Amino acid sequence: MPLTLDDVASHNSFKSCWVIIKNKVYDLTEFLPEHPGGQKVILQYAGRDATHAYEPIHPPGILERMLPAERHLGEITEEARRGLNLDGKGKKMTVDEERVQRAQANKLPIDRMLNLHDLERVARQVLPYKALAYWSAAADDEITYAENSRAFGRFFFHPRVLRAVSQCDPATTILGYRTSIPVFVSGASWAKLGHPLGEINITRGAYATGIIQMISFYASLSSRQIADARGSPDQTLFFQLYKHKDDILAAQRIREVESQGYKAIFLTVDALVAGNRERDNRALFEMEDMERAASDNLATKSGTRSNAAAMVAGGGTAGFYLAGDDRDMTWGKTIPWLRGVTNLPLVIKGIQCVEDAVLAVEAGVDGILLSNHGGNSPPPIEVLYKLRKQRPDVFSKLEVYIDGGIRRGTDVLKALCLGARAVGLGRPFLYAQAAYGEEGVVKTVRIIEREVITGMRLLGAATVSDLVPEMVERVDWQAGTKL
Ligand code: HEM
Ligand SMILES: Cc1cc2nc3c(=O)[nH]c(=O)nc-3n(C[C@H](O)[C@H](O)[C@H](O)COP(=O)(O)O)c2cc1C
Repeated sequence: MPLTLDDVASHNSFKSCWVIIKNKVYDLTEFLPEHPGGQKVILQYAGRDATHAYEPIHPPGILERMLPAERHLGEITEEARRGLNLDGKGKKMTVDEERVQRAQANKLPIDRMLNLHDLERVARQVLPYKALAYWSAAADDEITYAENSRAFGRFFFHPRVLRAVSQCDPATTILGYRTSIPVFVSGASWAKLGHPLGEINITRGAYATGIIQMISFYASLSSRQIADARGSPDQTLFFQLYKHKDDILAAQRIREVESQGYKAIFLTVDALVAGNRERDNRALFEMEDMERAASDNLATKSGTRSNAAAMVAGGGTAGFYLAGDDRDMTWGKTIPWLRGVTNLPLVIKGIQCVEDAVLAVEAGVDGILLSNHGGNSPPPIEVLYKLRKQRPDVFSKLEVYIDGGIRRGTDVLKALCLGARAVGLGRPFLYAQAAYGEEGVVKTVRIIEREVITGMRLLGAATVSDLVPEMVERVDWQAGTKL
């Protein structure tokens, strides 16, 4: 017999915890301690609908696989469906959903997008409030986030002239795999928050333009679904790994992606705990405020703790998803262990100083990605510069990449002149697919490609191997500021 909302509502604690996901009711009481994301996050939805929290971050099929059949309690009534309104009929939209719908209807056509900032501007308009807060947030006062991009303004070119550049080829290889431009997608989680196809938009766009996609460990689609979306079995995908504290689980995951055709492991080492991302946390309160204002119910019920408060106390979106990670990884233990598990090339993602770059060489990895996770520590371009100055030998021993704040072809070229093999872009691909789906991803690559080729010609470089350190100078002042 179908269940009513009242039937579900009384099971609202750890003693008996039912939730509704896509009109079906599940008894999660015994599953709570086993949930990889922890109990707290589920308990916030105990006794009510969890579809919006569950859907974008769980690959399909896991309920069937992980929850015994007797815990699948059945459908909700027609009336309950109307009340929740997941099928859209007669549902009262939230203030934010109405705004998104208007923004989607009025967004500029894609051919008006001239640079990556234009694409980001559209994404900021069409994204749900919470998704934008999660994607755009950075640590504390977000100083390093802003500085990631600004830092490129301290590097100036010394172009060479009278060189033949009518044939200009920006193609290169990363770990031996061809890419049409020296740019790859840096894995960033939960693309479906911004578009129903999520990461698949990026996979298809990367195929159409010949670049390589690294997928996030916390992609909103399974690694199998993303692998299946490749344009051909030869399309190169890399896998970003958060190593689980349980070695057996971690090894299983690596072998799984290896068998799915992923060509390299990028081990992330700079996010053992979630940074303090206040923009993301504040968004939860702000959304509650918006709804209260719209419903003329401005008073918060005294004595009740809002859902937002519970979520923030749990560490916000990022806080939940790092719960199972190995916080005791070391050079001596983890890298040899990984080498024992897989023959895939190994790249360390999240190197933030010269000393660790040198340790990575000693550990014998295939590459390092200088990264501050999009905004937590010194700008990666500055780390790259120091590495070039202090330990130029490193560049001949492994491949060096950077990501963080790269938004222009000239940023790419500055990094390449200093010795980077290629650069990663994180947010720009999330934003582009949220704004225009696969087409947005293709547009992003085409814009960067045009800017890279223009820059190469003006620098006197016909191929990426013509880009050398002497073509870049670092100054102590910032472009656009008075001396
Ligand atoms: C109220 C419902 C739920 C919410 C709000 C929720 C939330 C979350 C969050 C925030 C994470 C990320 C944390 C992490 O992976 O460490 C997560 C992960 C996960 N959850 Fe849930 N969850 C819910 C229900 C479920 C259910 C019913 C299942 C399966 C029966 C499930 C299976 C998983 C799995 C397998 C992961 C790890 C995903 C991965 O490794 O990619 N969750 N969940
Ligand atoms: C919303 C968001 C989610 C991210 N998720 C992951 C992740 O799951 N794993 C990871 O290694 N890095 C993650 N990153 C970091 C990116 O891989 C990359 O280092 C960063 O986005 C580069 O900076 P950019 O966004 O300025 O290009 C994430 C970044 C953002 C903004």
